[in-house]
Amino acid sequence: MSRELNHLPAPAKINLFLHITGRRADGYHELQTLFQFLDLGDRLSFRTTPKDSRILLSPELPGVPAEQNLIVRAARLLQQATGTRQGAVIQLQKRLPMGGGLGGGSSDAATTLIALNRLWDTELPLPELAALALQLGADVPVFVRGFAAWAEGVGEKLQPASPPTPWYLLLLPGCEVATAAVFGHPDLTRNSPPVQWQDYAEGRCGNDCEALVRRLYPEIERGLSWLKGLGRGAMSGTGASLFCPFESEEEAQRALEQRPEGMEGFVCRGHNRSPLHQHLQIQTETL
Ligand SMILES: C[C@](O)(CO)[C@H](O)COP(=O)(O)OP(=O)(O)OC[C@H]1O[C@@H](n2ccc(N)nc2=O)[C@H](O)[C@@H]1O
Ligand SMILES: Nc1ncnc2c1ncn2[C@@H]1O[C@H](COP(=O)(O)OP(=O)(O)OP(=O)(O)O)[C@@H](O)[C@H]1O
Repeated sequence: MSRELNHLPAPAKINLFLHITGRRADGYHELQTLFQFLDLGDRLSFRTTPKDSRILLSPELPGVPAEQNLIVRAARLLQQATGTRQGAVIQLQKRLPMGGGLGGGSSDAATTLIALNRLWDTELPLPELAALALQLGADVPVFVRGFAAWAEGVGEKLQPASPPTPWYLLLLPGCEVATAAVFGHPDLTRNSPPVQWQDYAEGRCGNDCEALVRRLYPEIERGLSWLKGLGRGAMSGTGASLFCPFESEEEAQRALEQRPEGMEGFVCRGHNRSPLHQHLQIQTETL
């Protein structure tokens, strides 16, 4: 019999700081970062097809053929790993900008792994799902585990963390920044000394991609200098999305109304437990 899960959240993440501490032999970078979720994201609906193993996704994303979409790749990976012959019809409501440093594609993939693992009764435990997730991208495991985390390695070594959960103004300067291009740039800072939680708590951590991305993208420079005039404005991931914490929703809302011309913005709240895990009442590690 066909089973369904509808309107599941695929939340955004932000990197509260991002340091690059080295480069591995395979070209990937060793990071230290602090991930937090936002109550803003895509939505996904799933219906299983017990007698048809195809994975059908609609609508397709412009410029991303279905077989390259992380949702379809996540579903196929779970089929391969478990040997299930079931398929699924998946609907995507895309809200997060692509290439926005908010991990939208990664979060879609994680929601797919969690939803289909439940609907197909394949019952892989979360740590095993997180190991599969890493094959899809460095940011996917944190969305599977579902807790705000201090991350190391390429982002897969996760320690639960409880940073403050302020309101944020999220500012989107409107340009897409290719993660691979930033990580491949010769001028990127790649040798930050390792830091501890205390360094973050005392304000000594930033985003190592920031100087380079501000230089390459004038719109990001414009948005970030405006945000830094308001408070602790920062950049998420390799760019494209900017954020600034506020003590109240009203303050964030006032800032939103005065945002630089031509830029989109949202007021949202930081969460240390993923809205997906809250919605499905999935037990995450105790904080
Ligand atoms: C910058 C972050 O968003 C921080 O959360 C992530 O580390 C990026 O994670 P992601 O988008 O899932 O990245 P992936 O899809 O795995 O990698 C995209 C490209 O970025 C580069 N890359 C990514 C992650 C990493 N730790 N080192 C890298 O050098 C690689 O060239 C890779 O081909
Ligand atoms: N379901 C999906 N949603 C968005 N992008 C996808 C998806 N599947 C594949 N992609 C590809 O992944 C690229 C990066 O998209 P994504 O929205 O995850 O970027 P991001 O927010 O910068 O992620 P990160 O912060 O993890 O680097 C897109 O440009 C697109 O080509």
